[in-house]
Amino acid sequence: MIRFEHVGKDYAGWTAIEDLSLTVEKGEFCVLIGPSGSGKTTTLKMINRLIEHDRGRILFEGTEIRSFAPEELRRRMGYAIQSIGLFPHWTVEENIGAVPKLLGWPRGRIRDRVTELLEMLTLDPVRYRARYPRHLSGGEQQRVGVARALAANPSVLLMDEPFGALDPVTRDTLQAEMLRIQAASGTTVVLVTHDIDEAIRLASRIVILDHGRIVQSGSPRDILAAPANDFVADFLGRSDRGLRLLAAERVGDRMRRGEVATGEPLPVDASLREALSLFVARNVDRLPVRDGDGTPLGSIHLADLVRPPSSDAKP
Ligand SMILES: Nc1ncnc2c1ncn2[C@@H]1O[C@H](COP(=O)(O)OP(=O)(O)OP(=O)(O)O)[C@@H](O)[C@H]1O
Repeated sequence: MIRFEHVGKDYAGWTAIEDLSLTVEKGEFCVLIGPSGSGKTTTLKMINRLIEHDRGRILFEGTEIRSFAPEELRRRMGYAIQSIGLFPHWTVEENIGAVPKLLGWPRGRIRDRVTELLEMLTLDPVRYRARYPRHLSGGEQQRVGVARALAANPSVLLMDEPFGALDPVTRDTLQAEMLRIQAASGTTVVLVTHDIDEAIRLASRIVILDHGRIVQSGSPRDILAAPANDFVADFLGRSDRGLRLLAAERVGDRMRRGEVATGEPLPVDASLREALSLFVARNVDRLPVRDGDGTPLGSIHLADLVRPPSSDAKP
């Protein structure tokens, strides 16, 4: 879907990105993470030509991105940023409908899509569609920014700290919503964050950058289980690495299918970290597991958290 081949970028003779090669497959949720100044935003913005690369090639669906007009690339790639960038003199509806309008969608279809997106992002369409950005809280503006990026069903979504300014509860809700939207739509996402826990929760693949180079790339679990070097181990937080490994796995990966246990059940898609928290909070060593409809599926034992995953225990 997106392929970087030996890409380089200099700012005034200083190399910000050095020989970066990376392939983001269709449907992947790729999270770029690294210290401040490591080149995350530059890498992201090179994809939609907000920043032009100096060396190497970047391909979008097999075609060099320089063959596309920048406007065409930006219409096909949703883009959401922390500072939001909503048009201040346009209503919420006009902001969200900007790209569909450019694409010539009929007015009724745009209206329906705006309603659908506002509902998806838990903003009441009746209350919000005619408001101007200055009449929204920061978190509401961020949600409208995400809705705008999703509006025309882009095949690629580029996101630069889109949940950065949100309180933890709203951030948690939006992260869950993002995962749901991405799983349902198969959109390819490239997201920049500073937050390692956000990366572990969202990514199918984490790419760790340092000084404009990729230091490690892999699934959250693989990176946490085997950091490539001391820099990565420090970055993952040495003392929290075990807890983060638990956060990277689902209860469904470890549960004992069909076994009965008593108590308030745990959802099958909860993380093992959430399970650990419940074991401790309830002072128990086994918990029942249910699916999204509440149907009992089995149980999980405290000891299962340190058992290697078995191949036949998928939900
Ligand atoms: N327009 C520019 N002119 C000169 N230097 C730049 C420019 N844009 C970025 N840089 C430099 O390039 C490096 C990479 O910047 P970039 O914004 O990609 O990093 P980042 O990893 O996204 O950082 P942060 O996490 O702080 O947002 C930084 O050292 C930055 O100062």
